Amino acid sequence: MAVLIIAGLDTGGGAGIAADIKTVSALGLHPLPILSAVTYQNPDGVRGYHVLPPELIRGEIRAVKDFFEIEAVKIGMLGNGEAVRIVAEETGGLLRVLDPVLASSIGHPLIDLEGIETLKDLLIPGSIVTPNVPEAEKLTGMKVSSVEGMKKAARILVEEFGAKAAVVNGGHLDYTDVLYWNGEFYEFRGEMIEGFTHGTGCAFSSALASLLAKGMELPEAVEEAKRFVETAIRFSSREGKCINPLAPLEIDVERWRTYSGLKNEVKRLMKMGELLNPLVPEVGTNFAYATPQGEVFAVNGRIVRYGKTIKPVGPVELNASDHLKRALLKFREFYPEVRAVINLRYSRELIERAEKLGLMVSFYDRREEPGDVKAREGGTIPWGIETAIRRVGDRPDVIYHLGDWGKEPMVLIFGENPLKVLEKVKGLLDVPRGQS
Ligand SMILES: Cc1ncc(CO)c(N)n1
Repeated sequence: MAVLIIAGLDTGGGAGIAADIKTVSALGLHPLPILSAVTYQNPDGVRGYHVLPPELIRGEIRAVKDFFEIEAVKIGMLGNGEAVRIVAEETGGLLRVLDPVLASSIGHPLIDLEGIETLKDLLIPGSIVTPNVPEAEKLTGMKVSSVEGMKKAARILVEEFGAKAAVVNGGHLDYTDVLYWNGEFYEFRGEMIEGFTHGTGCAFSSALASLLAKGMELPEAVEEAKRFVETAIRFSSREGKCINPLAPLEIDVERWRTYSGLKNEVKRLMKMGELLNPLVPEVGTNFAYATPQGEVFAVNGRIVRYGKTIKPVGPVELNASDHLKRALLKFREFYPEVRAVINLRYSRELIERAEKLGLMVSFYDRREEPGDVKAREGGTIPWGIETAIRRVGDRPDVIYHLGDWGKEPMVLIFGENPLKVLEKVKGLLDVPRGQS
């Protein structure tokens, strides 16, 4: 699956076509890079730029259009009206995500005035546009200083300018993104994430184009693209005086796979809400998934009972479960292939059923814990996991403990990934035939 990328070169490597190529690749698609302009810049500022000759840009696009099947296009910096015109002509009929790059993240212009007018006339119509707040202001001529203002601008971009949808990125305001699509508004809340943000607009729009290329629907694709960029910022690495918003590709891919893999299985878990409800302990359930490098994602605020069903309190995030993280990391010292775990309320029937299903079950008893363990290393949980593994001398599927003063009895179900854990949970929940 291929995504066409039309963008400028950022010599600093953080934004522009480099960020786009990394993003599309990280999401598992094939990037087709079309260079529109060369900028000479570093994170301190843009020193200048040169737009490539229009016929060269046209030639680049035609060369790949004649060979590849293109599922979506991401359009970034174009620089002038001529380039905008060519790109509008050559991308008509394709699924187009347009990042209307007007200036660098610290405000240096990256397009001339005729270019801006041509964007409005020829390229915004029919595109999914992803301006940030300053870009939305410049395009619409209105002041944007709140989520309400972002909504107004998004609506103008669709209803007056003819965009297919508009996502106004709120990084400059309160980290909420606003989508206007098919007559409806959607809000995507985010939070301040420490890190460098040069190039995040580029990464967002190419992530959005990639996810749409994969067939995801619009509101969900915006949500996922936002989380992708948040992950990229969170794991950004330092390069010289700045921090690169896109961490090295291999690491990012694993983090992204882990994050989105867990998110998918949490969603599927919710479908079993009524069956699971009685198995959620007082302290809540959590579901954790570690990257191969040992960073552990889980549901922030845990999964709790909600009426007859269950719900996650917050989103999937890094380090959102201290208990499961400690259990999982200790387990992986013995069996590194095991990367996922869920905790459920203990019941004798659950354990009996696990044994009947042929799962390997072990346990630990806090009362066996030597007095010096707590002070030594990580406390009861790692000690308990190690004790349970040594007890059976094999790889357990299930480890339980009966608790003691103030600690609720708990069952931990382990597996290589969240899907395998969920399959074990399903086996445990299965109502015998004829009874339902
Ligand atoms: C080439 C290029 N595209 C986009 C941006 C926006 O950050 C930038 N700084 N440079």
